[in-house]
Amino acid sequence: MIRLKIGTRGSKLATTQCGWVQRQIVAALGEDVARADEIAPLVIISTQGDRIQDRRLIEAGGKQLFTKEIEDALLRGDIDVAVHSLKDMPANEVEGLSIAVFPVREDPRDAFVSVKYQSLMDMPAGAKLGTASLRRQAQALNVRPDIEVVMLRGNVDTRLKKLEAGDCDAILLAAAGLNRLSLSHHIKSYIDPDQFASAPGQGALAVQCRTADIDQDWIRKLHHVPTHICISAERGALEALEASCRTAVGAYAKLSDDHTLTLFTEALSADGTTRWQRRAKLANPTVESARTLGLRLGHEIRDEAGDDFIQYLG
Ligand SMILES: NCc1[nH]cc(CCC(=O)O)c1CC(=O)O
Repeated sequence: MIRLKIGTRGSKLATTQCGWVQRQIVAALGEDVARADEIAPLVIISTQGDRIQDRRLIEAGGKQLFTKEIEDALLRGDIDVAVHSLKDMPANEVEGLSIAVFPVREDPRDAFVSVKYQSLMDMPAGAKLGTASLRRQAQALNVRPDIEVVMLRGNVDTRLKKLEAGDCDAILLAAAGLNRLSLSHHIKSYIDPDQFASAPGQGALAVQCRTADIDQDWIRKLHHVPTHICISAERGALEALEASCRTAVGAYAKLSDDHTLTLFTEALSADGTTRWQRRAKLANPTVESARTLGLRLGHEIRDEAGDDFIQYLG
């Protein structure tokens, strides 16, 4: 009865968003969604990134730490489909595998979560903001150099527990993750992505399969072209900036009703004092022209930042 096996990381967020994709795949296959676990079972795969707690090792290992074991399982045929948070995927693609589907994107913004405060600007001097993201650290320090940024790792639940235990006064999290976990009541306010670009691909999922299997009906049904265009622009910038876990790089694209793409991308020094930004619009974009725009803006930032870029971000 099994039609395909879906691989995912084991965190609550990963299995929740994979379950969302699973139900859509089963419906697109014309099968009964109530029997989703029989027709398209989830296979939990532990990645190195899930096991390593040391930030230095994560930085050294790069982003494929969260995807490699899952991609290997796909190549071996142990699973047929993999669901990833696009934000956690490296810019370069793996030989033999393709991203088959970009489902419709969740909220791409960062959310401000705190027990005591309403927003970053509401925090008193010296208050502690918990994050493990260099981009969030740099953006917060850019407007609030007087707050203290403390390292806060772990999955969404762990970070909320640490906040409630008083390890810090506020945290920044992807709104998408909180929404998917039905935890959006914790959100006090949102960071405006037109002012502080969110992570490339934030809020978007990538459904990956073997390149040989890409021509299937359910794939065509789930694919969301406007999402694909926006994330192509963002990931073009990411690619040009050679961003990694060690870099403070943001890229945010949106598509208006009249089909104009707006892209905002930025890189920051870790302390938030230096900031390179580019903005551009493109009428009637395609996936390819959106990517080209992202690459161009990313290269412009690299050229402008010059040696500083290497020093801060290389
Ligand atoms: N790096 C962890 C990660 N990967 C994807 C999400 C959230 C969901 C998304 O961006 O799609 C998160 C948590 C966070 O940044 O708060």
